[in-house]
Amino acid sequence: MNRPFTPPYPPRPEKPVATWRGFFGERARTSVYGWSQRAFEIGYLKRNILGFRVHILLDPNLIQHVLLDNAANYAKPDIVKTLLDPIIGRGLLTADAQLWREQRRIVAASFSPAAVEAQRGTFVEAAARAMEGWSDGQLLDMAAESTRTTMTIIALALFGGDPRLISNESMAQIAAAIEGFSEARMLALFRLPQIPVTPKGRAGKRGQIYLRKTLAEVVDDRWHGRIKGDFLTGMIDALRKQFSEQEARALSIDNAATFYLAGHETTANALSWTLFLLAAQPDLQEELALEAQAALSKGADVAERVPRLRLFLSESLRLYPPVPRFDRQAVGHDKLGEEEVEPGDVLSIWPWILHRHRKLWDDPDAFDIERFAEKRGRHRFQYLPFGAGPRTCVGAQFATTEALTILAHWLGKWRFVDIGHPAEAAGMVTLRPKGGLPLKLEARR
Ligand code: HEM
Repeated sequence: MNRPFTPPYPPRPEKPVATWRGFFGERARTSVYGWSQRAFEIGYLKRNILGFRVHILLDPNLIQHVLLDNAANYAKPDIVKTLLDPIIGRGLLTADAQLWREQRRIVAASFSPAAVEAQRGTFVEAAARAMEGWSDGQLLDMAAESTRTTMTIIALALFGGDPRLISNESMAQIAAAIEGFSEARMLALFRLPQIPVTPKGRAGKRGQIYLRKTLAEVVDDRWHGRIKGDFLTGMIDALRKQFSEQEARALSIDNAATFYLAGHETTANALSWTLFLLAAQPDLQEELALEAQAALSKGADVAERVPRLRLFLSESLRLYPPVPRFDRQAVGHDKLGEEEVEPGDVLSIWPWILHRHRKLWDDPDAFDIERFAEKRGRHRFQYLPFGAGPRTCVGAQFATTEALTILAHWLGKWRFVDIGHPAEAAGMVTLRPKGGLPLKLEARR
């Protein structure tokens, strides 16, 4: 039998890594660096970070308690709101309690299975548009291709194909805004005003301002009836019925930004990591290309006809969860096993660690396409690429169908060849391949 492929991962020192090291080097720029081996073996860790008491939950039962059983006691943390406020304000991702419930109710129908079904044509169109520019033997940054494609899809599916949201300028500004997060996080941790000092931080701020301005224009065109009939106009109408005009306009821009960003960056990263893993395992790639070709010859619902590719995607989301961590903050007192939780404490959930935990998975760092073939023996809260509980990702099914459709179309026509570029994880909020993902393309005949 062939040895399983184990992609390289950040170094894991034997001893716990001191908290202060989180402020320097790679650990300050990429959230998945600086974890000791121990973190992948125990169920719970407590840290005190500049006065923030952080409970790191690595046991699925504790996670279930926070995300589901006592979810009402756990809100989105203030520090996350401070970080994200300049971009997505109080939209669905960052709102809590009643404001969250009302917004979730408004968007729910747009992400129902039937609504996702209705978007299949959009997924196919965007996948095909990308391939129009490719040529045999070309070296291409597939991370950028993935981003352009998912950006096109979100613009077509939710914003009537608005060209302002599919431009290279938007792509560059979003990349800058995301790059600026590590500095913004430091400022928030030290409780300093969000005034960036480094060139990266300043470029990030400019990116945020550009995005907000563009999305305000996109909203205003719909607000004044100049553009009709897309997801955003539906959302604006629903918000206007529920809130004052001023509040409704602010929430419209917040949600336009939320869905534009949450709706494409994560899926782009999922595609990138999956393409990296396909290029690294050429035999498996050939098998999945045959499956894709057979599915494509049978009709439109290609995502339902690629079961092996679906397993591959699940395993890819395990090894490289595009959202490697997410957090909550306790509203009231609670108990987690033996541990007391006080109001204001932060509860940190790490798909990155959980998905590679020694106690939960066999050979956790190795890629194994068969791992998800059987559900038996897995805790519902040990695999969380889309979160879980009431705040689970509203776009999970959209993203899965989208990713499978794109991958099947691309794989059916092209072979993705590894050129030896090391795929290192980067990113503070989402997990991207550092420096992009250059691969060689070969046309399949
Ligand atoms: C592979 C792609 C995706 C991944 C890995 C992902 C991951 C996640 C995760 C982990 C959460 C929960 C965060 C938490 O509990 O704090 C979340 C929430 C959310 N996601 Fe996604 N997401 C993806 C695609 C999408 C898409 C395509 C959309 C929209 C079109 C979307 C919109 C949202 C929104 C609005 C929320 C907040 C939901 C709420 O709080 O009610 N996501 N996502």
